[in-house]
Amino acid sequence: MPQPSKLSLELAASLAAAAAAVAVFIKLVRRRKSGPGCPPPGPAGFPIVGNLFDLPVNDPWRIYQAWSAQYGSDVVHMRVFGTHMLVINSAKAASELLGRRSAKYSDRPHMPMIQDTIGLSWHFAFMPYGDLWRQHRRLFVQHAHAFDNQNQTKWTKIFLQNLLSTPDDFMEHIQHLASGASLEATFGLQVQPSGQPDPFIGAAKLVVQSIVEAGIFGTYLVDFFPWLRRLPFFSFKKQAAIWRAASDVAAHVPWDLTKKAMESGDFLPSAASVVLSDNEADETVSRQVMAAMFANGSAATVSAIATFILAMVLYPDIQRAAQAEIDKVVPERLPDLTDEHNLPYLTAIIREIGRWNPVAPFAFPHALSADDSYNGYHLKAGTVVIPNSWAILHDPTVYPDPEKFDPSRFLTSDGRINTLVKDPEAVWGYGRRVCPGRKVATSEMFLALAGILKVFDIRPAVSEKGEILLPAGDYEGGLLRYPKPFKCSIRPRSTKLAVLLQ
Ligand code: HEM
Repeated sequence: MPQPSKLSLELAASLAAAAAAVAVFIKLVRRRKSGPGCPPPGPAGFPIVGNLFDLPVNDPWRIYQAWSAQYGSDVVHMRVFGTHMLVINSAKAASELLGRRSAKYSDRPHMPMIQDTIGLSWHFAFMPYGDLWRQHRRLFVQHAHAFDNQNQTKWTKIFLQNLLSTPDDFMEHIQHLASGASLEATFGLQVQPSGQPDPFIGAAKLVVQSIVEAGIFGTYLVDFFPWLRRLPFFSFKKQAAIWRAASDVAAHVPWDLTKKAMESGDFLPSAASVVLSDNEADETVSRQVMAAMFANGSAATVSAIATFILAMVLYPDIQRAAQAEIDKVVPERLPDLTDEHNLPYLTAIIREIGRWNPVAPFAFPHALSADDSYNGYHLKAGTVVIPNSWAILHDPTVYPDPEKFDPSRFLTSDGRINTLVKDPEAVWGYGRRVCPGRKVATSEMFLALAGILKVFDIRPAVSEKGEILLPAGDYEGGLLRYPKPFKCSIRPRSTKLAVLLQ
């Protein structure tokens, strides 16, 4: 065997010494100061880029939750290219910071991709906290009652009829329900029948897709370096141009059509028609608020209803228990909103859907508008605040066995809503930014779920060979999550019940 030369031994020793020096250097520069007066703990970063390489790509909510255990703090801190980021991992910290101190935590970070490149700055969900946002939100709240009982009952029936005719297209029918109800309530306009191309649904889906993909702060480097968007060769511009066109359609076309219809005297009453009749209303603000109402009305409920169908495939006993409750309370007709308080099991299912697979695991990003401190840690004005709703809703000390879909966790042993178990309010976001469409969404979900359970059985799909095909239960998306496409069988429980849909 050849002996190593003196030169190669010296070279190996020098390389080992250099590697050790680099390791010591990295350890030194990555050491974080911690303790009172410092930012909360978190992973050590590198010079200049900070924690860029720590930003998790897959299921970041799980990783941030694990960091809390690792660093022994319910809030964790990162810094990326000088931008401070705070992740809130507990209900206690969320209630203290986003709730009690909401005057400081209701701002949104500047997100150049969403606000400037895609052009969604007209949408008050992305506006900085201030008078303009307040004006938009007030107008939304004043007119959200356009999603009234008549609107929601009508669209639920259309939805159930669509399910009866082409059950395999259930995802399209859910989108059609949400967008159809929303377009009519907001603008008095009608979508095409489910399954046919529709310009409004098309635009709403693209706007929602842009929010899904670009809504988590830091997904695009341009969030840290706004000047990047001025460079011609960045690939994100091509996709952003498609989203921007959809955002323009949503922000102008339905409003202009409603205006024209009103001028001709042939229009359906809607939130927009009421605002348009008010001579005092600011036209730009009104147009933008109506567009936000339509766009958001087309978004999160779609995911929640799809999650319900997924849960019913995976948990047949829960489906049967819910059907038994409905059959007992409403034997001969479709359930309506007056039945809600008599159907605690269904109420528990709605709560559990939001908790089990929250549509918005990080809510929307908030921003801190003035210096603050928490548990002795210093928090700098301008910090991007990420509420980890997923971690809050999967806290095993509040919701034991959190990965399991189990509506009975919200019930007493005699079947009533257990007021001692925390209502999973984190589903709806926080403080002054809490979802203003919560009531609309809850009643839309109640009607859709109750109607499905009354008329249909949801079962796993069966392959040509007779094998049962259980969905994996995977999700896709970013700021908003949707179940990945899955197959199932949706069939009427009986011909007698199908007649209820005529
Ligand atoms: C299951 C359905 C829904 C869920 C889970 C949901 C959840 C949320 C969440 C988590 C936020 C962010 C709150 C925060 O920043 O802390 C939000 C904001 C918002 N939601 Fe919803 N939402 C739903 C349905 C709706 C519907 C149907 C509408 C409209 C009709 C709507 C309109 C809005 C608007 C306009 C905002 C922005 C509020 C602001 O920034 O001031 N949402 N929603």
